[in-house]
Amino acid sequence: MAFPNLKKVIKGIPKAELHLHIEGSFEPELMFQIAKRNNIILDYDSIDSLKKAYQFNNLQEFLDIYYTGAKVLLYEQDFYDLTWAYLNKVHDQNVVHVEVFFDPQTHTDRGVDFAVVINGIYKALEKAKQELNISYKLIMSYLRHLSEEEAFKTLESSLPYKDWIDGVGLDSSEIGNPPSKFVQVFKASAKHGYKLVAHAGEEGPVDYIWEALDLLKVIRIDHGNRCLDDEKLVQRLVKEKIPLTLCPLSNVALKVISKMEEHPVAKMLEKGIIATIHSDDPAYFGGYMNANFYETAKALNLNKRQIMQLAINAFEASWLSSNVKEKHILEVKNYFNSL
Ligand SMILES: Nc1ncnc2[nH]cnc12
Ligand SMILES: [Zn+2]
Repeated sequence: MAFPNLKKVIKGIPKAELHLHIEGSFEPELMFQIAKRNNIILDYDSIDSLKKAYQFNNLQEFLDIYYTGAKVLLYEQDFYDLTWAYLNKVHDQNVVHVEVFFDPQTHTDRGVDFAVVINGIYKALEKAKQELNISYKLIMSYLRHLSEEEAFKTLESSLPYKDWIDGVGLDSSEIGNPPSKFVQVFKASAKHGYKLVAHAGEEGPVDYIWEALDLLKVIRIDHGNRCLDDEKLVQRLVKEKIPLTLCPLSNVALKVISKMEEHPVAKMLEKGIIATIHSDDPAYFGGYMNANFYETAKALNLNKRQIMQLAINAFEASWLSSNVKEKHILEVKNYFNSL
């Protein structure tokens, strides 16, 4: 173990979560509860049998289950309950800032209005800001297995709500759906004032990370695990201060790496990359922020300095204003000094 009381130390760190799909925080218990009230029969007859199905060999196997689970979400109250449950959970883990992805097309393709989705999510985020003192940003993600034309329709639907949305992202099945497929819609999204991020180099090759930077002009890469394959890319990430939002438990669950001991985050820190740790789809991958920090720190034998750096990097990489960032970074440093 890196040092004593590791779990307790991690719990006390003020944290920022920058890579979280709200649909991926859908716990089986809540899924069954919402399915029941919406008169939907799930493919699994119990919470346990559903949980047993959470064994994945790759990203696509996970996505198939994730999209099926999301089908029970029909009404504003459902999206509100989903978001509120997540925010309460992370509040208990001392997460003070969240930047949350939502996938409108997962719902609009089933006939659920964009307004229903965003109203439910937004109301829960606002309540958490008031009552739990959690600040937030909202990121609308385009599904890359669908066409750019469909992403354009989603962009159009988002415009009445653009004051609630801070950025756009790109997620879903990576291999075969390169960033280059979405150049025009990212350009248009930027014109509307949205910040840009994209999943790249999770399962896909290092070229996709280059494309996300050069063609989509993203300011942050989600995952980016593969960047260490390319020293020139590493230098670019360091020089341009492009953060990577890593998700270690997700990487193990989806077999992006074969075991946690092989996670690249320590090497990335050593190289000066702004690497950060997050939970991706915690209801499916076995843990939220604390578990991601703990399992990573334990497997890689991270020391206090490295763990502190990860916590600082997340605020550094966030979209908070610089004075608020500084305030949180100071809180992290004071916390570690007090240990
Ligand atoms: N880990 C992940 N990669 C790509 N798309 C996703 N959508 C939800 N989780 C995802
Ligand atoms: Zn993700």
